Amino acid sequence: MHGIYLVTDQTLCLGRPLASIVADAVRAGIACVQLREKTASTRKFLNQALALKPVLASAGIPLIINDRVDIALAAGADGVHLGQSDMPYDAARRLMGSNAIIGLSVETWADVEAAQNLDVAYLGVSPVFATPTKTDTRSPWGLDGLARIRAYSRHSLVAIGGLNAANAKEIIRAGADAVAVVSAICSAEDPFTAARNLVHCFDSSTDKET
Ligand SMILES: Cc1ncc(COP(=O)(O)OP(=O)(O)O)c(N)n1
Ligand SMILES: Cc1ncsc1CCOP(=O)(O)O
Ligand SMILES: [Mg+2]
Repeated sequence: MHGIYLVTDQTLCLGRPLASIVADAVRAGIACVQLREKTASTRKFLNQALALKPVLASAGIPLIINDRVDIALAAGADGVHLGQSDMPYDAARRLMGSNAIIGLSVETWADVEAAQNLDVAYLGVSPVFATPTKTDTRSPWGLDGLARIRAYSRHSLVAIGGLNAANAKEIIRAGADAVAVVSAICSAEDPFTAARNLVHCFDSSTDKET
């Protein structure tokens, strides 16, 4: 996983349709979309996934479903993002198959160590900074925690929590392979420009390293 990773939240889209925010972000060059619907009904969640799938597939961008393996399978999504209280990795892998993208949140050092034996596509370093978007979290990792995970883990790292164009560069410098955002795009006055700024930040930071 590499680039800007949009995690959606319909409730933070300021009344705008989720599909238009995702379309803007895709046009701006983001790398991945996670459909995260914590309050929607199963049917609404599935319909959102089915609506996004062809748009993302034609842009070559993977669709990841948060929490729900059943929705991921029903929608033909590319993968699922699992937290430490969600379906265990092994069960999700059996259901989703060997080609599915499975991401896993790490909230503690024990989670990071346990993930070393799992064939996950990436670790969601969660949260890097405290954020009002998700308050039921463990202590933030901070930049030092992110750097410590980078030094130890064999996995690709997706940083999440309180990230935006102002701090994306230091996040990448600390070792993130991808920068995941909710409010920085979903709640932006102009989601296209916000996403494009994040993509530019990411591209210019990674250019400097090569
Ligand atoms: C990329 C990414 N990283 C972490 C999370 C958080 O997942 P989880 O801990 O399961 O919390 P919820 O998102 O389900 O509230 C994530 N969604 N995406
Ligand atoms: C889903 C999630 N997981 C850890 S923090 C978070 C929310 C991040 O939201 P924001 O980018 O608005 O801080
Ligand atoms: Mg979860």
